[in-house]
Amino acid sequence: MGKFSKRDSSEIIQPVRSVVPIQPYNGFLGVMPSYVAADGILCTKMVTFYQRAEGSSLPSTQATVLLFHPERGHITAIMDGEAITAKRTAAVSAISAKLLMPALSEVLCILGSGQQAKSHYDVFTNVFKFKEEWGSKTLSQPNLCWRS
Ligand SMILES: NC(=O)C1=CN([C@@H]2O[C@H](COP(=O)(O)OP(=O)(O)OC[C@H]3O[C@@H](n4cnc5c(N)ncnc54)[C@H](O)[C@@H]3O)[C@@H](O)[C@H]2O)C=CC1
Ligand SMILES: O=C(O)C1=NCCCC1
Repeated sequence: MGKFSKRDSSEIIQPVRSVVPIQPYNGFLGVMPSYVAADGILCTKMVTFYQRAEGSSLPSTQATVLLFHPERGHITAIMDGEAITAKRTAAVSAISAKLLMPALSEVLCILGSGQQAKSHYDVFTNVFKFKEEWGSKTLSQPNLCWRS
């Protein structure tokens, strides 16, 4: 995250995500490798994401992050990519909002009620102060009003 906006290929090697369509099931497999030599970080995220039928109980996104030993090449950690994806995506949104949203923004409105809706609610209410918070009633959060 600290290197997110550096875009310096001498410092971080992070090719564009490769995506394999899984057409019969409306899904995709994404592979997201990166190498930060200075920090000794060699890793890849592997993520599947699907367009689910309405009412499906299956998750739309499932992910694993593998960490490698950069010199020897073996795996040193297998991490929960869903937890990382939830936090990473919401954190990136908050950085964008910090830079782009009007200074006097008073209302937070969350569309959706899945994992990302929850993590965005958590990060946005942690980083910013809002007078009103709106979202789906299925996204149960302490201060949230809802609209059906
Ligand atoms: N750009 C990025 O880095 C990321 C993007 N995403 C995207 O964000 C979106 C949400 O992801 P998550 O919160 O992890 O998913 P999730 O599976 O936790 O939640 C998805 C929600 O959408 C609802 N839903 C699914 N299909 C529906 C349909 N046909 N009609 C009405 N509701 C439907 C589900 O009931 C669920 O509440 C997805 O589109 C995902 O691809 C997610 C993670 C990272
Ligand atoms: O980049 C990611 O991470 C994801 N992108 C699309 C949806 C699933 C996760």
